[in-house]
Amino acid sequence: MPLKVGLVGCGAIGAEIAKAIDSGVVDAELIAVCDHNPQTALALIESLQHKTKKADLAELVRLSDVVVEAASQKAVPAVARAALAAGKRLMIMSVGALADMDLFREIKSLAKSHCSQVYIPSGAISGLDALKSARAGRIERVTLTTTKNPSGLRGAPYIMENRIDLDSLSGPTQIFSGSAIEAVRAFPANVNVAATLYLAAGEKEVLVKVFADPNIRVNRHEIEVEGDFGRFFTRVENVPSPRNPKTSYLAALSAISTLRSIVEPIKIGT
Ligand SMILES: NC(=O)C1=CN([C@@H]2O[C@H](COP(=O)(O)OP(=O)(O)OC[C@H]3O[C@@H](n4cnc5c(N)ncnc54)[C@H](O)[C@@H]3O)[C@@H](O)[C@H]2O)C=CC1
Ligand SMILES: O=C([O-])CC(=O)C(=O)O
Repeated sequence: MPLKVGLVGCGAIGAEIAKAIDSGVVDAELIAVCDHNPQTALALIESLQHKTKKADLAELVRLSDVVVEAASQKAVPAVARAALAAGKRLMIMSVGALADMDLFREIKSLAKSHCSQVYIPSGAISGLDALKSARAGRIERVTLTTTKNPSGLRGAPYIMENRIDLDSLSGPTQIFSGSAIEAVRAFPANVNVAATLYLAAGEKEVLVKVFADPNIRVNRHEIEVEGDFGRFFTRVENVPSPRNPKTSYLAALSAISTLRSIVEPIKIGT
């Protein structure tokens, strides 16, 4: 029996996951989809060879083995509670929601008490393998420096609240510096990866810097970690999703890869 996947959120990431299942890249069945916007869900279903159904959250959870959240930080509490209380496995893309430590602990406890599991893909960054290994020893410092084109940052709460004029920039400009928790609130659709780093490092504070650069065409994430193991530095220059410039294509690929790892008998890497 193939793994039954229910998809919440049919945007840039959701559509790539659906396409990967539809084309057999992931050996699973897309059992149902839902989206705030019914037209978005219907358009996705229409684009697939193997038709699936549009469902509400309750029905989607009932039909699924794994519920994939690819919607928004705001969607996470309801999706996580519904999926885990029903004993279903859960993948979370809007990881920034888990910077709310009360919610994180609730999700962890629900997963444990219902013998379920929560998957948090690497998303748009590299280096989580080494960070997880480093965590077995002492980690001294974690820094994330994210640079995006203004088109990928527009509309973020931090930009609006501070009335930052992105159009006036002529070169790379630091527009934010703060903790992971502050960063995911300030840029909920840009630096979910900060929360992923924070959790992978064992709730170790992450210094997050966000740059806007009108001349950059990639979403760049640079990570520096120092600890007992030594030091590592990674840089990913991500192709932005054509559908959503805030989101990197690699984030969708990481969700697809995580789904594959659930069904593959051999697991590679930490
Ligand atoms: N972990 C990571 O590395 C990354 C995480 N993300 C996050 O993943 C999520 C999905 O990203 P994208 O596909 O690029 O976003 P998107 O904006 O292209 O698509 C999201 C879709 O979810 C729908 N939606 C929003 N709230 C919903 C709800 N409560 N219930 C049902 N549907 C809902 C929207 O109508 C939209 O169609 C976002 O929260 C984004 O910030 C994005 C990139 C990287
Ligand atoms: O896709 C990216 O470059 C990262 C991103 O938006 C996020 O972590 O929210």
